Amino acid sequence: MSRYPSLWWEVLRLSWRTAPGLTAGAYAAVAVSVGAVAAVGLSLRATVDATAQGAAGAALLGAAGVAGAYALTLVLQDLTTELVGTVSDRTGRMAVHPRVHRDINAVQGLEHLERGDFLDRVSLVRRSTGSIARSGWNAVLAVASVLKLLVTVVLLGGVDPVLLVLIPLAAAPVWCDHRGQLLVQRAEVEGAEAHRVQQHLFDTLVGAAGGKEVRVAGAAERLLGIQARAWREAERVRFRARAFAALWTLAGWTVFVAGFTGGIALVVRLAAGGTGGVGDLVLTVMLAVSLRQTMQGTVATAAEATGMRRVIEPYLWLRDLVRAERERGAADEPPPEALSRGIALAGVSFTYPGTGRRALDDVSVLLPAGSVVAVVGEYGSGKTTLVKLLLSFYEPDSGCVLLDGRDLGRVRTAGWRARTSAVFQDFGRFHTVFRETVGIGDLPRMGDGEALREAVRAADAEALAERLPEGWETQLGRELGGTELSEGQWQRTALARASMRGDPLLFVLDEPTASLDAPSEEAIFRRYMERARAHAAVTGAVTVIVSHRFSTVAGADLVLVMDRGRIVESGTHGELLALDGRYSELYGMQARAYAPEPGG
Ligand SMILES: Nc1ncnc2c1ncn2[C@@H]1O[C@H](COP(=O)(O)OP(=O)(O)OP(=O)(O)O)[C@@H](O)[C@H]1O
Repeated sequence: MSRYPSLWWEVLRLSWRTAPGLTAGAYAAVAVSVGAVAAVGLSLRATVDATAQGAAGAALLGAAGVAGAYALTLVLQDLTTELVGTVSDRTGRMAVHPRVHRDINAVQGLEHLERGDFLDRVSLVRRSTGSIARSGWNAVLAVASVLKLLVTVVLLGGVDPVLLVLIPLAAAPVWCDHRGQLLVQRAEVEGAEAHRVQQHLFDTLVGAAGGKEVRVAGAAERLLGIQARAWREAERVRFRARAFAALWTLAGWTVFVAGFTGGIALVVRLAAGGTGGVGDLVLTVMLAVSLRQTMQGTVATAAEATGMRRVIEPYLWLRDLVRAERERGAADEPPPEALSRGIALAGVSFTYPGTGRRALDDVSVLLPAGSVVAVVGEYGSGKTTLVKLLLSFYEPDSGCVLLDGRDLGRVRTAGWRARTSAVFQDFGRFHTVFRETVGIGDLPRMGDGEALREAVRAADAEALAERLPEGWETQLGRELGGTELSEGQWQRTALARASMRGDPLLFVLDEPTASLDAPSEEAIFRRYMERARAHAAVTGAVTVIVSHRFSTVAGADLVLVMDRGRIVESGTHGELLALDGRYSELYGMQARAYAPEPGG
């Protein structure tokens, strides 16, 4: 709970920075509304007493005071709601939202993006940045409510101290409401996964990629059915929690109303017995009504604050995780300038979170400096996982990756990444202008025309750039009103992007040509082999090529054959053929599959 005040303080500072005028207005409205409560009560008593004493002028002045102060409370109520709502919304969108995104991207690895519990919380927090910003304002409103209560207590105690018993009784609805909101909060977390499932199915159904297959397969009805079930489940959990919360609220208010009725009866008896003046009686009735209103406001604020915990808790959890990840990745050694021995894996094992099976199982191998290493193997054998560990996306569960004998875990991740280049089979499609979609592969050289041309040449994408309607300045992506590219063309942009860095120590090509035709693939591989040799001569760079096609990897210096997370064979193409093992068998199968038909 102690983390809450620091969060409130933080969002209030953000409010001030984002909208200083509105923030100052909201503070002023809250402050004046506290004073207005006392002003209404006191001027009412003065009016009644002046009337009883026949002082017409004073009574009139008092009445004007009552009217003015009361009007002020009404106006301020709406004004405060409006101002606080606007400030919170603006702060949420303009300050908290970008901060959440920055936090998510500050984590260098990928592991968190594959964790269900992380994604659940991220989706909840992203939708609720306004509530996070409002939590600070809620604290301000709660303080104002307490001050109003204090004013009421002082005035009530002045009439008869027995009336102070109304105060603890009025706390009952707050406590009961809190209990109910805890139930709602738990239900939200419980139902988050079902929500994510239905959102994913919705995206699949309406997305162009998944939508095509769904239509061909005629699976829309079935997926809609699954989506509806996921939705129903989430709503069932939520509804039940809300129903119980409503019962708690009802119980709390019943206690308060009973106490309130008793209090009023007591004051009426005192007045009938002649103990109090007429002004006191009126003041008491007015204060009782005001107490109820203030309490109601307090309950609403408290209920909202408790409700906000369902967002605040995941947000704080997220920030703790980001902080822990940052500390874990706080290695500060720079990467080597060049490699002389190479990159080694020493007894590396890795299991994806939430899975019971090792994706890499005790892998030890040296990728010699300056070499081109091909990684082959069947689907799911661990090839991509291996390169992801080389790129520091994950940390090994055991063993380590060594750069010239130095543990990669001690090297600053951002520094290492700056010396790597990679293109993945699930490459990114950046919907920006062509020049940028290539240039972001090496931000410092984004404006370097020669580097851009060289990268585009390496990816054999010159013809693509020429054919675009506005050449290098063409906006890509249909969603943004730009030119849509074919799968192979997008893949070429990814290849060009990965070719931007001039001095990588590690260059990863993970199935980089899966969407290209055979001649293009052949040409690109030849070019990247040359490029690998050029990098190798300067920095001792290691190039790792992951491929299913054996013909493309025959020119590699070292071929690693993977099977179920292990390297089962390694050597040159010739050595592996001579070994007559797994590689030779797979190579033979592919060669036969692509061999021309006899007589064809
Ligand atoms: N993000 C992930 N979360 C959980 N398990 C994963 C994840 N990525 C891969 N795996 C599992 O790890 C194993 C190795 O996967 P990996 O992607 O490394 O194989 P691969 O050899 O590259 O396959 P492919 O040739 O199909 O790309 C597989 O069993 C796969 O199911």
